[in-house]
Amino acid sequence: MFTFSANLSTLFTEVPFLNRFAKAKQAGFACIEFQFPYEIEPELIKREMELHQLKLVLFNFPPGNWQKGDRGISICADRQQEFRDSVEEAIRYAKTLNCPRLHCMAGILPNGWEEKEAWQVYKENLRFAAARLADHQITLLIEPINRYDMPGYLLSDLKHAYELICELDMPNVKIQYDFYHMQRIQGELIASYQTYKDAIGHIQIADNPGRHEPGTGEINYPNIFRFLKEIGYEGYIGLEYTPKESSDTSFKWLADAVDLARRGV
Ligand SMILES: O=C(O)C(=O)[C@H](O)CO
Ligand SMILES: [Mg+2]
Repeated sequence: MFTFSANLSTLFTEVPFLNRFAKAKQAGFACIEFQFPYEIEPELIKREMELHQLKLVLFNFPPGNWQKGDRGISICADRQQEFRDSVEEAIRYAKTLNCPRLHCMAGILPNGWEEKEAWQVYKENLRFAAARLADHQITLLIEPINRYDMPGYLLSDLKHAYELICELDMPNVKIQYDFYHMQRIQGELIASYQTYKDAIGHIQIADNPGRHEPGTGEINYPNIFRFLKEIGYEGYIGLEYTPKESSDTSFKWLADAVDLARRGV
């Protein structure tokens, strides 16, 4: 049976980051994930995790300068040392926080840059990162992201992600399958999940439009949870959504989902 993890970068944003751990615990979660923890020293995060007995399942590499428009730097030929330093920084956090998965964002292809060269650099950087993460038994994740939200993002195709993983041929590189992005990129959610399921290492969810909680949009999540239960998915499902009204009122769908999965219908 799968486990839901609360994404503390998108949930409980009513309170400061370090206060979100208590909120997640109160809402009944045992597992959490977040995007970028780097403004806070890992020891402070660890203290909150221990205090509330929370397990961390995922976070991201540093993405470069987000305010200036970076959405990952792993495709940038002129920033390879910065990328390597970012891998070490992510490992420092992951070791302190005992986190087994890290997501490496690709990046936005700058105007005028050769796409072919960017893929080459991306591949080289992923190879480096996967080897470093393997030293610590950490899985490296890559996630296709839709170009409506992130115009120019290099990795926006599931098949490309899969081909890249096959080419790298390193057992600790997997796909982060975000149902929200996959809906916006191509649809065919269940069929494409089924096709690539052996290469998938983490799931995230949100509904479309709006990227709010399941039940607010067009994605049939009860059906998806039923499917994941049927195929025996035993990993995590990250709730990477922005609550439509408030975090506390955004979990109504969750009781039904858990009940559905338990009943096995
Ligand atoms: O945007 C997403 O879906 C992600 O999972 C990344 O972590 C980027 O924030
Ligand atoms: Mg995601």
